[in-house]
Amino acid sequence: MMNLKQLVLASHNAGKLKELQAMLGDSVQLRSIGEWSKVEPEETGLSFVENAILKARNASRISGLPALADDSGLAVDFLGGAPGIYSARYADGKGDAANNAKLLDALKDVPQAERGAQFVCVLALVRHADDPLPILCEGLWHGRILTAASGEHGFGYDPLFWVPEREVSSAELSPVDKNQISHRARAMDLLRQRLGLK
Ligand SMILES: O=c1nc[nH]c2c1ncn2[C@H]1C[C@H](O)[C@@H](COP(=O)(O)OP(=O)(O)OP(=O)(O)O)O1
Ligand SMILES: [Mg+2]
Repeated sequence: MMNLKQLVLASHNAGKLKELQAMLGDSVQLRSIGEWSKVEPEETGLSFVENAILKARNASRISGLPALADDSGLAVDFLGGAPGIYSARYADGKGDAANNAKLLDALKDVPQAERGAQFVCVLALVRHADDPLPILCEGLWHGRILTAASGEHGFGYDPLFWVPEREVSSAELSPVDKNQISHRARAMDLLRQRLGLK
């Protein structure tokens, strides 16, 4: 088994780091790849899995350590699964607020019943840069796209994501609550099982 006390998170997203570290607890310290490099690899894959592996390999190559990557996004039913793997780039790299505005606009006048969506998270763990057998775990979270932003917690599309089981937006959930039920929480649950951490 690899030394998990030194695990690099192949992400430049501070929201992911916070959530994943909280889920892992004190036994594993996640260090952001940002400590080594500010350059983000181009996400050229056609799937969450490919992009997660690509990011994990890149971070492991740069750091020389085992690396965990999270590739995630929002798949909206009415948009045929878009923005999906392109969620972070939906508004051409202008950031979360622009992404959310573009999504609201794309769903303008779309009725409640047709606003279904799911958050997707794929976690990839490589022991070294050329690892031939990355560990892959996925999680989905079903909800609906709101007609206006609500809530201050979380990041990304959280203010637009209605969580039916709690009747709030995911940005209205406390971090502790989001980390128990989110797509990322489900994927991390599987990863912890695979690693024998639970
Ligand atoms: O829990 C979430 N709550 C709200 N929004 C979320 C969540 N999880 C993913 N998302 C959105 C953010 C971003 O628009 C895209 C991920 O894109 P993705 O490329 O995986 O991450 P990123 O570029 O932000 O950081 P990095 O690639 O360095 O890990 O999906
Ligand atoms: Mg990205």
